[in-house]
Amino acid sequence: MSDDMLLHFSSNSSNQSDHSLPTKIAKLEARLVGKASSATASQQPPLPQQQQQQQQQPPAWSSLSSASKFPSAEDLPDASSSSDSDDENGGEFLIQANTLKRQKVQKDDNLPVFEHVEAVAEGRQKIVEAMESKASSDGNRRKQGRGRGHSVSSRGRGSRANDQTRQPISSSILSPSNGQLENSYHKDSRPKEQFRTDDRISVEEEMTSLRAKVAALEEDLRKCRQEASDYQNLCRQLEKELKDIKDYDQQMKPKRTKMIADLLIAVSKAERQEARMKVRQDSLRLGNVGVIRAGTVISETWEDGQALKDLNAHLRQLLEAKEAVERQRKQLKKRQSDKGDATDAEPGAQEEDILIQDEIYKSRLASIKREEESILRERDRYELDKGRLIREMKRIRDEDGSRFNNFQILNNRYALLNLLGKGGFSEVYKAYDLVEHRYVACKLHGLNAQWSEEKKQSYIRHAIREYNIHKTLVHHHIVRLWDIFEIDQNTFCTVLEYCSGKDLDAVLKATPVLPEKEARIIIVQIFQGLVYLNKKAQKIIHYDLKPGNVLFDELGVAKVTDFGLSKIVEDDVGSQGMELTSQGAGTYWYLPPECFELSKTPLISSKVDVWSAGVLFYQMLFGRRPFGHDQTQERILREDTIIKARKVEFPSRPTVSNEAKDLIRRCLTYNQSERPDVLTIAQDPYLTYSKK
Ligand SMILES: Nc1ncnc2c1ncn2[C@@H]1O[C@H](COP(=O)(O)OP(=O)(O)OP(=O)(O)O)[C@@H](O)[C@H]1O
Repeated sequence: MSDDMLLHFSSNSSNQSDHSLPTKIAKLEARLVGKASSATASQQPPLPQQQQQQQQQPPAWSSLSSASKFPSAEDLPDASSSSDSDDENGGEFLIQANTLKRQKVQKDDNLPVFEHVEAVAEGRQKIVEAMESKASSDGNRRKQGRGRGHSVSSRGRGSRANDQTRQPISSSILSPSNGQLENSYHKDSRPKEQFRTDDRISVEEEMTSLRAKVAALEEDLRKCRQEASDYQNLCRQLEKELKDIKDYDQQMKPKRTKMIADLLIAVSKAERQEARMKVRQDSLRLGNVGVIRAGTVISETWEDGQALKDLNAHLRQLLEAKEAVERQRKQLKKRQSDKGDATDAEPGAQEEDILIQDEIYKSRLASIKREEESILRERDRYELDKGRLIREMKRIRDEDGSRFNNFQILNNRYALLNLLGKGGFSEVYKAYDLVEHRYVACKLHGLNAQWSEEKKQSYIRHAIREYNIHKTLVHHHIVRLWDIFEIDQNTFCTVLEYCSGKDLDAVLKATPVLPEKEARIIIVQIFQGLVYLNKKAQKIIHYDLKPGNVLFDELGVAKVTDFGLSKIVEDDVGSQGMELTSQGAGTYWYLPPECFELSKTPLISSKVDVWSAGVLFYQMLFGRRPFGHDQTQERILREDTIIKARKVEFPSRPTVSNEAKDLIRRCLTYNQSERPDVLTIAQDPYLTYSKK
């Protein structure tokens, strides 16, 4: 590892000449194999074999990447042959210097040995003196450099400084171009020694620094390894902790689920108690269900509460007061006419008295009328409260009689809470999904045990069909269907999105007339749901749009539900629509005339839903249905009420915009072929909110 790092370091250290290195290498290699530039070659005498061998030795740069990273001082090439000057000439010079050195050696061979030694010693002495003073100033400079935070060993600056120091000397001694080389070499070989010393010092310094760096890096590496191992340990520890937590979580899951269920049950029990207490309190004020017996027949009857009795007593009092005032007024009028016949002394004064008295009676009558109106409004409110109380009483009674009222957890998942209501063949419970952690509505479909097996199977088929249609519907204005499962042989459950608001039926029972703005936004949402149903690959006719099938979530968003009667429009259906196979089903106030066609099997389309939506909108605006409002289902059928519903009439009050009336007229177009379908009517400007 440290070798690699050293390699990395040495290669970094020569970064300065990286860009010229390949060129240098190429040139050096060319020269080594005898392809030196002709100019240089022509100046060179042929090399003896020993020199050639020396030239074939690896060049200085190769030591940077060779296996031997720390050459010993003896191994180091001499200054002239190891020049690492950055420029190209330096590269050429490297070879030339070698060549020349060898020429000198050859020449020196001819001198007597002692002369040569003396000359060399003398020359050396001179150069050593010169170099000593230079080296000391260099050393100072280096120290200063170090003091400034520069790395001496760095091949970047440190080596460049060395090169700069070295180059003038070596080139002045060695350069063949100045013609002094031979002389200086002969005269004095001391500079060469000095160079060696100087280089050795520099290289040693560099090596010391490198060793220090290597040591520091190795220390860093050791620390990193230590840290890595610490992290690995920590990781293992955290993994173990995570596993423990997961195991614990798994262990605790049933306990936690039970705890949530217990809390929900406790809240629901409190809600049940509260609901019953409220019913008892309201009963005192609003009335109660009594039992009357007629022979063996026991039937229930409504007994009005104190509030209505008080209101009625108040009304009676007002009536009596009104009658009394009117009597007095009659007498006054009689006196007035009697006085008119008599000849009195002050007729003007008496006449004024009578007029004032009459004004007093009139004012009293007006105030009695106002009070009467207020009491009548209170009586209407009473009727609404009474209706709500009766529904709540029924709900409580259904809840008490339900076999699912003891907070079961169905399918290991749905904690049943309180009963929301009961339909024809189903009970709907508010429930909590212990897996998804959200409230849901569980619709429990009970098959009547008395039914034949065939009827049961037909009911189940019907429910599965409804489920298959409903489960594919994902839209903001359609109640989601989440799940279906069997509870026992005679019961199964569908799980629906829970809508905590009232349904539209309850809303209209509490406030039969809605302001047009509110009614409009509700019908717009219903149409958005219908448009979705008609843009699917397989269009769907809801067929049972009525106030009870429009629910509101906690934010007041309207959602269409109950796809029990819905029809999938087959691809091959003609423009007139598909055959209605379930004639007689549905709620007659909301169905169009074609559904009552008896002479032939009716063809139906999304226009059925357009009609129903028109009836709904009318009812929200005017507080009553447009056709057969006061009639029972049976009477509507018997009297052909809807078949005769050719034209819609609007009451004079409340005031409703012409745009709203036009939309209703379009929806309630008698002739099916002229009535717009869902996608067409949805383009009506009244149903869009975008600014034009
Ligand atoms: N998803 C739901 N969220 C909240 N309440 C619901 C949900 N579905 C139904 N309910 C309520 O449960 C009650 C019974 O619903 P259900 O659909 O069974 O009754 P219905 O429509 O009156 O009967 P039927 O289906 O026989 O026509 C209603 O008061 C309804 O508002």
